[in-house]
Amino acid sequence: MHRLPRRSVSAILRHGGARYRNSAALISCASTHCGSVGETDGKVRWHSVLVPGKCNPTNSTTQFNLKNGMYFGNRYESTAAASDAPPAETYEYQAEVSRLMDLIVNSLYSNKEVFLRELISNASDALDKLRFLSVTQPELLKGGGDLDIRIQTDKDNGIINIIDSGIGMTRQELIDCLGTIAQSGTSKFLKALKDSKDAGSDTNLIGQFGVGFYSAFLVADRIVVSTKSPKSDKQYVWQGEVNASSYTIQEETDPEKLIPRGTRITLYLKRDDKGFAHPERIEKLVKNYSQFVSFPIYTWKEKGFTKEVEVDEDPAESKTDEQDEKTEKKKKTKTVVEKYWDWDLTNETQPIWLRNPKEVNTEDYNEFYKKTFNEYLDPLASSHFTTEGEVEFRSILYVPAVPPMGKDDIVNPKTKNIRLYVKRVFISDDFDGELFPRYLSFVKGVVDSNDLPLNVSREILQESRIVRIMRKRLVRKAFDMILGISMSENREDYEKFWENFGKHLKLGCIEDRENHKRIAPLLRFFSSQSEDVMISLDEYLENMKPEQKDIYYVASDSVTSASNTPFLEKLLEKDLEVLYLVDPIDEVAIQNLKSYKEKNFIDISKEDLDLGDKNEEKEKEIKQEYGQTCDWIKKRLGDKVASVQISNRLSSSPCVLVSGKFGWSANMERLMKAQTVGDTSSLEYMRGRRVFEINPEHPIIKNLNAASKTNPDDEDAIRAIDLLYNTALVSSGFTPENPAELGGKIYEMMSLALSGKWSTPAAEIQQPELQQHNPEILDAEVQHPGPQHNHPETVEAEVVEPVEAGSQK
Ligand SMILES: Nc1ncnc2c1ncn2[C@@H]1O[C@H](COP(=O)(O)OP(=O)(O)OP(=O)(O)O)[C@@H](O)[C@H]1O
Repeated sequence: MHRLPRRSVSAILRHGGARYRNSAALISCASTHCGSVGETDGKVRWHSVLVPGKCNPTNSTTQFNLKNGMYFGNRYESTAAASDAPPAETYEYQAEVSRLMDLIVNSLYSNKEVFLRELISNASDALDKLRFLSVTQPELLKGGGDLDIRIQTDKDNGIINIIDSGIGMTRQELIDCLGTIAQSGTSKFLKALKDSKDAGSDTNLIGQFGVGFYSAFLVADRIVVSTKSPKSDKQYVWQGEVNASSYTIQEETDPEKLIPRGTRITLYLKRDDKGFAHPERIEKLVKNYSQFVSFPIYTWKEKGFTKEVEVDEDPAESKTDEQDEKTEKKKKTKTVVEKYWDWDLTNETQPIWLRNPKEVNTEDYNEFYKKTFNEYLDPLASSHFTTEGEVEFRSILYVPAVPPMGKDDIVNPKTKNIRLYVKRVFISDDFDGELFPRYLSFVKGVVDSNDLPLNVSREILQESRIVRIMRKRLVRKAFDMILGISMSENREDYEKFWENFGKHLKLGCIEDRENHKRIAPLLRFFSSQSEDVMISLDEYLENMKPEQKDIYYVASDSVTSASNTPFLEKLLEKDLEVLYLVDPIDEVAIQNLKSYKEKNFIDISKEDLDLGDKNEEKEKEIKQEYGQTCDWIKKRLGDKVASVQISNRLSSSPCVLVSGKFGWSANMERLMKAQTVGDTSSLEYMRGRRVFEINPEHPIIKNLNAASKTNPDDEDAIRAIDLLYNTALVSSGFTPENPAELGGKIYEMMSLALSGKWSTPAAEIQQPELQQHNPEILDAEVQHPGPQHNHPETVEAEVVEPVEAGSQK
């Protein structure tokens, strides 16, 4: 039996509004074939069933129902058959679309039900667009009825109608939107799909890359889209079939099928998927997937109400008049359930951000996040707040659990992560840093303002004082939310956050001076006392020595190289903690911060390091002893170094090359070199001065000191200075200017040492005392006391012999 749904007249008037005003056919249908109009529960209802054989789906009665999106039973009949209707035109899909449909149907079938979410989301977007345009063109809303989404099903025939009263599509838009896909979207989708090994995440890709509509082919073997845009006088019908390479478009000319505005999508379900056309299933899916769509979603549903009906009295049980009077009421009626079909509001239409935060639980927030932003993981944190006073707005912000897939560019402010509403009207999600600085562009959320004009344009956004205030508050709230994660008992949460978005915050140190105080406590670094777990600056401060004035750091390319740098030696000896800046952006970020809680950041690889242990008397003494040697070395090294000085930061290395106070560190120089293309001459200028620091306690330096006094022109001593300089370059993190020359010098020294070794019994050159200092260096001073200090061989042996000594063991 072909069953025409009965509907409530009040519902028609209430929900249908202008859309149903010309509903004469319905009334005629209902009154002629389908029953009568009755009054129950104070409501007027159609309450009888379709008369079999009379309500023919092809007669005018059902055409009315088509018009209202209530067509059941038969396949959509093209109006091309009508004599004066323009014929359907056939179009080929863009090659990518065919490929994509093939992929969707054949690979993304693990969770078919997402098709409904995608179509509802498109309907909601179409309504959003209409509502937005109607702010400046109110005539667009005329005669089109309420802004809502309606879903009807015919379970017997496996048909689903999704009807919206949104912006609709013109003929050209049908071709552009449902026959092609933006290149970038497709290629990104295909790439992501290829990369995605995890079958579970496949379905989520559908929504992320704008292929939503085609997901309907997961369940339908035929789709008909009938649509009317206010931009066009005509209504068009798009028809496509699964696995076909073409689709058709024709003009709708049958007056019975015309709609005032919007889109009706009819899915003819595949044989195995007809179960989706059960109203209960649709209701469940809407509740599950589209709970937070901000337009009402009605589903067409069978309902029931109870009523008392009279029952015929059994004459055998006749009673006395007195008895009759007492029990009259009970005997004459009974309760029956009257069934009828009606639209049922299936989703929660009050936007979640307008609700009282006390009444919304974490699950609701997470669900809203996942549905709104097409995410499949819960967010790391959320914040729901209202600001009052100068500017009023409501907002829910989220910190995602993962960075966006396939987006490596951390500084791209165009993320569509913030959805701006004005008085509940969706305005835009296309911002360029107006609401959030680009370093916080990973934060997602909705913002609903009552103070902005509905027709707010980009120019207004950029210049508005209200927006500036909103931005300030949003940024502050975002930081509170991140701080909340950092204070969570579960340290892993923040570690996850830091791994994903730490770079963004460091960028904030560079770009947002105003918020340094908020960003700094959120930073994390490895340190000389915590090489496996990152620490905060507050943890560093807690660990500072009482006499320590500054926060020490060294920049390098890895924890291993940082922990082996000679700059650390004295600090480790003194048990002073040093932060390791191992991310390329770290050093610039810290330099921008300058200080934290009144403690300055000090780069331990730069000149004038003050460890708070100055002994002027001793320094004077050492300067006197080594002053001449410093001058001698400077003379040899010439412009390569700005000066040669006595070091206070070394204990086991003989020397180190430190950067000038205002110049680049070795790490920065390396990074800048890597980024410079072509002429590098400006780098020479930018890198600033370097200071060669010597360790007066070290045997090599002691020997050189002796050489400088007795035989400053000695060739081998001079060669030793060159070699020291080059090895200091390497150990201090710089790149030697001529690596081949350095290699040559080392080989030369090795061969000299080896020849020395064969002439000296190995046992004699073992010097345990020196090995304590630096097991790799043997002090020739002890082996060859007295004048041999000055002998070039002494110097050579000091540098090279350790190799041999080690191998002798
Ligand atoms: N109900 C509708 N009303 C008006 N236009 C629609 C409707 N459904 C789809 N469209 C148009 O078709 C386009 C393609 O839709 P599709 O779902 O494939 O991708 P999308 O909506 O752009 O991306 P995403 O699914 O990721 O949101 C939409 O952008 C929209 O312009």
